[in-house]
Order: sequence, then structure tokens, then C-alpha cells
Amino acid sequence: MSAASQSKVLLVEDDDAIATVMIAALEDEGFSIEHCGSMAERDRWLQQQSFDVMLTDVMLEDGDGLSTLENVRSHAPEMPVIVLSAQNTLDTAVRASDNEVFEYFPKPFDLDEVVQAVRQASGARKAQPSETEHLPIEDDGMPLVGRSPAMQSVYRMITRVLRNDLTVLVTGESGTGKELVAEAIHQLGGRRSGPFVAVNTAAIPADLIESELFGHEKGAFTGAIAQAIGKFEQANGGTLFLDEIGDMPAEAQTRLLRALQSGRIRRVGGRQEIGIDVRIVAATNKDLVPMIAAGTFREDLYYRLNVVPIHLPPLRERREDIGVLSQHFLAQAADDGLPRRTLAQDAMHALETRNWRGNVRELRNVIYRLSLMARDDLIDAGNLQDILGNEALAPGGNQQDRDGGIGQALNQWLHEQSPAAGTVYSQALAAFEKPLIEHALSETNGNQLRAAKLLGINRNTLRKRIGELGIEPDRFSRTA
Ligand SMILES: Nc1ncnc2c1ncn2[C@@H]1O[C@H](COP(=O)(O)OP(=O)(O)OP(=O)(O)O)[C@@H](O)[C@H]1O
Repeated sequence: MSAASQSKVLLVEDDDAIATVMIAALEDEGFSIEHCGSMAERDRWLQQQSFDVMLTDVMLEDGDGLSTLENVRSHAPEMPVIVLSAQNTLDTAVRASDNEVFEYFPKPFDLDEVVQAVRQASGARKAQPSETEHLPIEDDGMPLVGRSPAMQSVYRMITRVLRNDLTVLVTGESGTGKELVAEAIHQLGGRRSGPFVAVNTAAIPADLIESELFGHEKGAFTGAIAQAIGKFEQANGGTLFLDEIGDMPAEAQTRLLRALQSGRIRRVGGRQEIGIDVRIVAATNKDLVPMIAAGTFREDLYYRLNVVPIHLPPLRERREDIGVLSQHFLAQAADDGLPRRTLAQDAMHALETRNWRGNVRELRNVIYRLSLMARDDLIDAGNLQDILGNEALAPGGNQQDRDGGIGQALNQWLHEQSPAAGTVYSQALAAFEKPLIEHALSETNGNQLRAAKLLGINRNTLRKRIGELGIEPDRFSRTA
């Protein structure tokens, strides 16, 4: 008899195909399942019986299942709730987090992961609501747009840090939305009534950076004609967003590390230590790991900052978001007083296949330019070319760029091998496979199930290769 055999699960799902698959998978694990498709039936079940776990879809036959979780709580305050949702927006992820659900899975989900969550939930007591705080969700839309799987992972990570003050490191190319993520964490989290202070460490001259961050006393250096409060003190009670952290000079890195370790700062030229209460969100478009190896970024600072990593992939790797982002920016441009435009299908197709080196920022600029300059309200591919030039319709070449990069690295590696070795083929595969698996583990915080999913391989295969290649998966579980 399996450990799960005593556990009863209520499945609230109006899609019969999904329900059938879920029931089969959970019954295989020894759970006993009751299934219904509406909130009314759900509430009836909960009145009659107690369940160990409830799995629920959001959009049900008779309405929005998330908005009525109060009813569920009144019947079964301790029962963990797992949400499955096809509404893959930041709003749904945040509402799920607001309702303190045990786990939230955007559809399509990995059945194994859901079953694993049910197993964990059935063994876990529901966490006591820390503060009975209810985060207000603004109705006029979330700041971040996009429903690609990559953005859903971002939303899930955001919701995980809303109820704590863990330090977050946001990585991604320029223009991918790192600052917007920092703002979302601030606005949706418990510090929203405090200040949000952003500082771009790359834009400040090296000799002024400490004074900018920590402030200075009058006369601390030439030009310090009055006392000044630094960004840390300005952000007290709120969030400090440290942008372009990879460009911070060495001396400032050391001072920043000290401040983060002690929770105290000292103004330049000052004697007194001042306690600070800030949540740090740092961001960089640089790969900090090689910088650590090169000695240009402090390793201890990296681990201080990289408590919760959130990675924003470039727009060319989530092209499915381009449509919804374009619509979002067309509406935003109209709100900003520009004419309201529509994109014809051929224009949209051209945008979807374009090489967006400047990422979402570039897309936003292009949409604003189109809104301003188009002659007609409907913009087609021809108008697009007239306004943006030939480059507008040049499809993205990044896959090729990347392939070229891998090819070059491989060539260099092959030249370095001894021709007599006779094992070049297996060595080359291992040389390629190890960093690939390590990358997947690092992206998923050491979660082998997710890493296998990311790589598109079976998790047993992954586990086997981890052993064979001598990878230490624990090295990648950095989230506190
Ligand atoms: N997912 C998104 N939904 C809506 N707007 C977005 C999204 N991502 C980025 N943007 C918009 O794109 C622009 C660039 O975003 P942001 O400044 O956050 O990027 P960044 O990664 O911090 O860039 P940099 O590294 O250059 O500082 C902003 O106007 C932002 O509002």
C-alpha cells in the first residue's frame, strides 16, 4: 500500500480530458479521488467530506474558482490547494499566491510535477497565513505582459518572493524587462507602501558611486558642500534596485557586500553606522560567473545577491510574446496621446520573425514609431517597410549567430585535442553535454525534474548523465 493511499483528493476540473488524465495518474499513486467540474459541486463536496488536498482549475463552468477560495477556506481551512490554470498571466500567478495556494501550475503542466506536488501537499500541513494580509491587485492590468512558458516561470518566481525580503538577482540582455520585474516585486509585495529607488551603477562615475549609494557628510571630499543621503537611506522601508551590478567598481563591491552582510551603512566621511531596512533587487546583463573567474566580480557578493535568481530570456527566444506585447504597446501609445493603430497580419508576422537585438525595449520603440508615423490606422507590412526601412523585414539571424558561435567554440576545442586520442567523438559530446546540463540545472536552481523538462529529456536519463559526467547537482540549489 502506498503512502498516498490514505489521502483523499478533490479534483475540480471542467475539462474532461485533463480530468481523466489527472485521475489516472493520481489513482496510480494510490490517492482516492472525487471529481467535479463546478464551484457549486465543489462546495457541496467540501460540506460533506474532508479532503487532504484540492486540485482546482481557475475558469470553471460557473465562474472563477480562484475568487471563491474563501468558501473553500471556510469549509477546510487547513487543506492545501493546488491551482492549475490556463490563464497564464502574472495576474493569475499573483492571485494564486495571494490566496496562499500550495502550488500553482500554468497549463500545459507536467503531470509528474503535479503528482509530486499533490504528494508533498498531502503530507504537509498548510502553512499558517503569516500575516492575514491581502495584497491589493490593481485591476488595470499587470506591468509585465507575455504568456510564453519563459514568462510564466518569471511570474512564478516573482510570486515566490512577494511575502519575503529575499534578495533577487535578475539577469537578462538589455531591454528584456529586468527593471519592470524589480518594480513588480516592489509593487505587488509587502513593501509597496515604501519607496522604490533605482540606481544604475554603470551610469555613475567610479569615484562617486559610494557617495551615491551610502551618502556623504559635509566636507567628506572636495565638492561635498553639504550632507547628502545615499540611495540606501532613500530606499529605507522599501526596495533598492541596483541595476547593471556587473559594472560596479571593485571598491564599491566591497562596501556593498559589507552593507548587505551587516544591514548597516556608513556615509562617506561619516563615523556613525546607520541601520537600513531595504529589500535588494539587483540586475545585470552580464554573465557574472566568468567575471568571478576573471577576478572582476566578487564571488561572495555574487552569492549574497543571487539568493533568488530570475532570468529573462531574450525576446527572440519567446517570439510567441511578440503579438501580445505589440498589442500592449499599441494601446500604451494610444494612452500616451498617439493615434490608435492596428497591425495587419503580414505586419505582425514581420515583427514576429524580426531579429530583436534590443529586445522588448526595441519592440516598444518600433511600435511607438509606427503609431506616430503611419498614414493609415491599419499598418501592413508595406507601411512597416516604408517607416522602418528594409531592416524592418529582415528575419532574425540569431539562431545562425548562435550556431556560428557554438561551431567556432567546437572548432577551437577540436584543435586543442590530441589527434592520437581516438576518443574525440565521446569527448566532444561530453564537453558539450556537461555545460549544457549544468546550465539547465543552474536555470532551474538544481531542480532535476525541471531541468530534464527544459532539456526535453527523461529525468532518469538526466540523473544518469549527472552521475556519469561527475556533476554535483547540489551546487546549483542556491535558493534559500
Ligand atoms: N514583459 C513586458 N511587458 C511589458 N513591457 C515590457 C516587458 N518587458 C519589458 N518591457 C518594456 O520594455 C522596456 C525595457 O524594459 P526594462 O527597462 O525593464 O529592461 P531592462 O532589462 O531593465 O533593460 P536594461 O538592461 O537596458 O536596463 C520598458 O519600457 C518596459 O516597460
